[in-house]
Amino acid sequence: MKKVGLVGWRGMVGSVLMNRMVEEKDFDLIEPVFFTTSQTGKPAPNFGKDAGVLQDAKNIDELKQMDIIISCQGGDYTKSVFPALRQSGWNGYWIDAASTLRMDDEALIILDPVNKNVIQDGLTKGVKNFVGGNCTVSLMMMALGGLFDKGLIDWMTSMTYQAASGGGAKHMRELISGMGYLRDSVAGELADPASAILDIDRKITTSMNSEGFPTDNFQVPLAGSLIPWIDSDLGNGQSREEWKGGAETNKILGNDGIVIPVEGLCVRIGTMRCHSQAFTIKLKQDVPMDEINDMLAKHNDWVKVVPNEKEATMQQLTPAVVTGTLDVPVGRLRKLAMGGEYLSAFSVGDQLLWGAAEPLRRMLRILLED
Ligand SMILES: NC(=O)C1=CN([C@@H]2O[C@H](COP(=O)(O)OP(=O)(O)OC[C@H]3O[C@@H](n4cnc5c(N)ncnc54)[C@H](OP(=O)(O)O)[C@@H]3O)[C@@H](O)[C@H]2O)C=CC1
Ligand SMILES: N[C@@H](CC(=O)OP(=O)(O)O)C(=O)O
Repeated sequence: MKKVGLVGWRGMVGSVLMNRMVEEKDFDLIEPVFFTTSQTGKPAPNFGKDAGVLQDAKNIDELKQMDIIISCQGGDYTKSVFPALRQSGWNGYWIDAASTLRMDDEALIILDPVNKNVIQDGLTKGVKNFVGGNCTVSLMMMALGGLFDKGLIDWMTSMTYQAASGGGAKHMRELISGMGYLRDSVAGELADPASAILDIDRKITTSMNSEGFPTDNFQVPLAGSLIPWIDSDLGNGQSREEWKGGAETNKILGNDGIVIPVEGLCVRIGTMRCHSQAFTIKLKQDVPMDEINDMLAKHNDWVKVVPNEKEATMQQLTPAVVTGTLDVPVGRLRKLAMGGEYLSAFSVGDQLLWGAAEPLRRMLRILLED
């Protein structure tokens, strides 16, 4: 049985990964070794298998014993440990949720329902480093895989509506605290049906911009507002999150450089853990809608084509219904007024599942089956 080191297992992404590994009985197939940066020597968690005590995640000699390491610990950890581990001569498989190594020539971005061929080719060539993609990119490709697969996309834009979870657990707490703060500031008026809505609105705006409103993590209010910038400023008008759209999509497909331009605007909104995206897609040719629906629906087991009708859209294409599931619904599909080659689409997906944990778990299974 392969020795699999698990780093970051108790964080938010790591916990989602552990849940999925239990659901899919992955622990039956491995000898798990749990690592920590803060609790060395304490009892390891038991996910149906005794794993002794927690090991020091900074100890290269301990890490070197592993056949495979999965890290959900974050980019700083990868930066500090991964180079030293490889320099020590370790030749095992490294599977990582952090973005640090994504564009590295010696790493592949993993999303096997979309790029199993690139992964298999990489394994044959001896690639050992496998990194999960950015959440919006992975969810976009799960939704539109059928069009990528058929080589139909000339270029596309993705306008995102990204959940608080993308920032981490503290950001999710801050969103809820902000919601509560706003509600509490007008509790009296809400209880009185005769109160004037513009008075409520004025009080809400004052509360949102007051000193007491929680903004430690997002820096500015999110509840009742939105933030049209995610990740760092690249200095050319583009955010790093937006840059990932083009760079990662093409790398996932195994393209050399930006063969398919993917552009857009990334926006943080007040949802918990589902990212949504509105797409404008320029097709290479005018393909009939029924063929497009068919290609999308048949691409993978998780994408669900939602009819472009009001009731179906409201029932099936929202974070409220998708959260906590592996489903990736795609809807609002129609040709735009610009012409038959211009397609609109809208998709929703859980950014902690397909956006983070699930591609790592599936990569582990590919390695175990190899
Ligand atoms: N959040 C997201 O949407 C995505 C995140 N990622 C990547 O995954 C990395 C980890 O993200 P995320 O899971 O959100 O990070 P978390 O902050 O939830 O967890 C990271 C680590 O913090 C330590 N920790 C300290 N206190 C606690 C506590 N009270 N509960 C749980 N863990 C605690 C744990 O390490 P220890 O046990 O060693 O103390 C844990 O492994 C990110 O840095 C990013 O690189 C990738 C895709 C999406
Ligand atoms: N940046 C994403 C979350 C994330 O962790 O992305 P990446 O894995 O590319 O750093 C968001 O804020 O929604």
